[in-house]
Amino acid sequence: MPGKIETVRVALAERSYDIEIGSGTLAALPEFLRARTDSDHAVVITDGNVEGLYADAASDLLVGDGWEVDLFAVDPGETSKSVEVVEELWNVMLDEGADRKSIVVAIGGGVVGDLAGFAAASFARGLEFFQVPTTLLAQVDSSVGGKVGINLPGAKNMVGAFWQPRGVLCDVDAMQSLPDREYRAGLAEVVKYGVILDADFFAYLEANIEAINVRDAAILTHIVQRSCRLKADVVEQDERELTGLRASLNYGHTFGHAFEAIGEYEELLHGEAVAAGMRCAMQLAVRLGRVDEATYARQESLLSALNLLVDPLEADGQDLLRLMYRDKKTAAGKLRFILPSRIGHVELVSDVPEIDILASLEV
Ligand SMILES: NC(=O)c1ccc[n+]([C@@H]2O[C@H](COP(=O)([O-])OP(=O)(O)OC[C@H]3O[C@@H](n4cnc5c(N)ncnc54)[C@H](O)[C@@H]3O)[C@@H](O)[C@H]2O)c1
Ligand SMILES: O=C(O)C(=O)C[C@@H](O)[C@H](O)[C@H](O)COP(=O)(O)O
Ligand SMILES: [Zn+2]
Repeated sequence: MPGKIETVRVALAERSYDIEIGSGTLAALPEFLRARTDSDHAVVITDGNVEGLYADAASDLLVGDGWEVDLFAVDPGETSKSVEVVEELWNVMLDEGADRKSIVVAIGGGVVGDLAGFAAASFARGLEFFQVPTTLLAQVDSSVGGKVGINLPGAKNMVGAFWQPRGVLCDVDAMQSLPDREYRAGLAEVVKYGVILDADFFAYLEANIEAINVRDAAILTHIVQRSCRLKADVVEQDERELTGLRASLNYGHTFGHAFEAIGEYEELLHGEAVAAGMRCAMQLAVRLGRVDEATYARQESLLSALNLLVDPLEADGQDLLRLMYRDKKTAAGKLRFILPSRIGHVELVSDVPEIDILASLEV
């Protein structure tokens, strides 16, 4: 039986939607969709790991509810966020007769969500899209806010769109089957919210390490709910990252995306790269005199308690810098960094000397 369901509303005028979060919610997928669309054709996109764990059963539920369902599983992992795989999806959707009345349902982690969302945004100029995130990272971050897209070999998330889902259904029970490394990678984005927006949430994480490490369902429901609320508040005010507010969600990502790209998307998971990137960004803030050593130490200590003290990838500094210049926050050819001034508060900073950026790779 589902436990308490938390609902987070993302208020974006005609693009508004609910995120429903709880234990056992997946069983209610047909009702969740029915309440939000008139469609009866679902293109379910998943990956080879999630297919047998959750997507097959979810598709059976939909078929039982009278839906026509076409299910496609891509290879698991970041390398599926590519032009080749999205082209494959477009062709499969065409062959299966998807049209503007069809919906796309992403069941999986952030890779599936970003990829399926981009297929939904672009096929026939846009299909209704739903997210059923099954990783912690996807439940707290990637399924919310409408950034969808794919990578280019030299630049992360470089081709994409803003395409909001019509609804997001999070079942925290899915965390139980997640490999340890993937679970911890998701926690990196959770720590990010504490650092950038909410000192109380940061303290809550510090106080609940044990329960987090054993994946307690009630704690997870709260963590997912609070993370989604914090992200939704930002997205509601700056949906398309125009004012600089949404850029705060990119804390640690200028370094992190460079680590991912230099490792050809195979060395570090996104969340691991973000953890390493947050360490570098905090270090940079210390070097620039924007934050004190104690704050650096506090972030290090929480990351350590969550087994997330990830080191930056060993690579030539100039190569990393070149990759950082492809960051989407770059303005007028200049890098911009999200840097903390205290726990719970960050600023968008330009004119950072390259020498300090390079020195910050030593954490
Ligand atoms: N759009 C956004 O706003 C946004 C935000 C953050 C991250 N992202 C993107 O998200 C991606 C990372 O997402 P991710 O960390 O979820 O990775 P992922 O999608 O690769 O999933 C991680 C692994 O876990 C497996 N898996 C998924 N759910 C499972 C479950 N319940 N049990 C067992 N195995 C399961 C997957 O098959 C995969 O092997 C990156 O591409 C990143 O750029 C996007
Ligand atoms: O939603 C956002 O905005 C974020 O920045 C969230 C990030 O965690 C996420 O990794 C996002 O995909 C990065 O966006 P990008 O624009 O830097 O590619
Ligand atoms: Zn991220």
